[in-house]
Amino acid sequence: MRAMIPYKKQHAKSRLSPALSLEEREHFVELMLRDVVGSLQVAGVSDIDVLTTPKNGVPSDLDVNILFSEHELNNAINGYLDTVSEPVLIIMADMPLVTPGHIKEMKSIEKDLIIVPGKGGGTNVLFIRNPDSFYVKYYDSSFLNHCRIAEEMGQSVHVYDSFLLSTDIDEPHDLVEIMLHGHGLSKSYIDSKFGMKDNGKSRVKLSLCQ
Ligand SMILES: Nc1nc2c(ncn2[C@@H]2O[C@H](COP(=O)(O)OP(=O)(O)OP(=O)(O)O)[C@@H](O)[C@H]2O)c(=O)[nH]1
Ligand SMILES: C[C@H](OP(=O)(O)O)C(=O)O
Repeated sequence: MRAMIPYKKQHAKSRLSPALSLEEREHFVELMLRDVVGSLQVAGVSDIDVLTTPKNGVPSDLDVNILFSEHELNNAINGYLDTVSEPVLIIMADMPLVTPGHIKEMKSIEKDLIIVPGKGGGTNVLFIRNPDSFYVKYYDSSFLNHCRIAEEMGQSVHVYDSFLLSTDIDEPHDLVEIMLHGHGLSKSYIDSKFGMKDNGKSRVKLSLCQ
């Protein structure tokens, strides 16, 4: 199997702008990418493709194949799938809570397609055993899109139910989950910027470190 990570750094993560400046967000997405690549490598995945554009500056010390496409996300990924003939795990770069154990467990599930839903209808990971019999349709309720496409294409599906993997880092409150459950570079960075505010009976909230 191989893995593919779509990656945008320039102007990334606009939804985090209430918490992080543009410069901070662009630095942070690189740290999240490094954590995702690290977990894949520890799980034994050595063929890792990062699908991006030349301006996004994938760090040259990462042991990955850098592929370029100027198309928007869905067209870029579907173009990529046309070139792949082995099982491929598509994992988003904003998934720093992924562990090597998750990757190994997904690999062991004997279905044509493994879908990890993201909160609010997104798709955080797709493990596609037959890339010539599937295409992607991200955004909106992409989880439902991917279930429907699998049915259309006659692919068996396993929905991988995981709190950590359903937590992609989109909005400021997601940063608390990194502080609670994260590891690696993303956690060190977020811990250096924020604290956790106890909120009485409700859950912990992000607070700015002074
Ligand atoms: N190759 C490629 N990857 C993309 C593109 N847009 C987003 N990505 C990647 O797709 C995944 C999901 O991205 P989003 O959560 O939509 O990230 P974003 O566009 O930076 O975030 P917002 O600005 O907050 O919507 C992440 O791995 C991004 O790095 C794109 O145009 N091309
Ligand atoms: C790409 C998109 O990511 P989100 O905007 O939900 O993080 C999706 O999962 O369909």
